[in-house]
Amino acid sequence: MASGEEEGGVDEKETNNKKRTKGAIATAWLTVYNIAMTAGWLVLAVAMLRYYLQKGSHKGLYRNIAKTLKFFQTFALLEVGHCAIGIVRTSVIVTGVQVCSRIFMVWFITNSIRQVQNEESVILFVVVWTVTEITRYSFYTFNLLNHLPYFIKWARYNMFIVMYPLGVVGELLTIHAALPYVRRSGMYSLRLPNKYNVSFDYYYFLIIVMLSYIPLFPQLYFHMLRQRRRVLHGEIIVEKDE
Ligand SMILES: CCCCCCCCCCCCC/C=C/C(=O)SCCNC(=O)CCNC(=O)[C@H](O)C(C)(C)COP(=O)(O)OP(=O)(O)OC[C@H]1O[C@@H](n2cnc3c(N)ncnc32)[C@H](O)[C@@H]1OP(=O)(O)O
Repeated sequence: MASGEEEGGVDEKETNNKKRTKGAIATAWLTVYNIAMTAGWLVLAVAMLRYYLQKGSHKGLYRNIAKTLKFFQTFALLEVGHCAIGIVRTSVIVTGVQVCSRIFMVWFITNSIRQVQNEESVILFVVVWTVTEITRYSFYTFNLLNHLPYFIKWARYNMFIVMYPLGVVGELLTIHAALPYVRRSGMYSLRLPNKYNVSFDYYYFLIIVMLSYIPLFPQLYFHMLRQRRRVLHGEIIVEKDE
């Protein structure tokens, strides 16, 4: 099949120039974004390590890092936008599920239910997220700069095999630990009768969220396994949802 450049029309040259300009702006933005995110998660890693070395306990660690975690995890919403406008070749759905589930954990579980903040499971998922994101964002940064060390590429496409299930275990145990407090307090729930004539029970909603990991997590995990085969072993993969 002949490429656009081989045909060499004036219109096509202009289109290619436009693509290059858009590409340069997008690349510059993504580089800045990825550097900022790598730095943010590195700050979190250092803060967690310092806290643990000073106090010798994980109690109070979450409160200590909560603001930074909320800021950088919420900022990751931009990634859904990156996919939607097409500056990264990733599925909006896959990225959306990943980012929204994290934001949900941060804002609607650990931030809202203080009683779970000292659970070991919170530390588990926060540490797993931190290690994963430092690797992921440095991978994107070095890749964009065309200077990608093999060990970062290797780490990006191998660590998730263990990290993903560990993160999910941490998240599910945390939601499970939150259930009694949610039931007792009736938080975020709407009981009948009320003027809207609608009822909502956050307790049962959380159970549905936990159950939704069963169909959704394997899809994210298999997506990453496909990415791994494509990047590390050069396999050509056709994604269904893109
Ligand atoms: C209302 C509440 C709803 C709750 C619902 C609950 C259900 C939840 C179920 C599942 C829950 C999961 C919980 C998650 C826990 C954890 O995170 S645990 C920690 C371990 N986690 C991971 O390992 C995360 C792995 N996931 C990811 O990496 C991504 O988030 C991803 C979207 C799932 C997959 O990434 P993807 O982008 O598709 O793959 P890549 O190979 O990295 O990239 C593809 C191409 O896109 C380019 N790209 C992507 N982003 C960028 C960027 N920021 N900058 C530059 N480039 C980027 C990348 O370079 C690739 O480009 P090409 O090589 O040209 O293809």
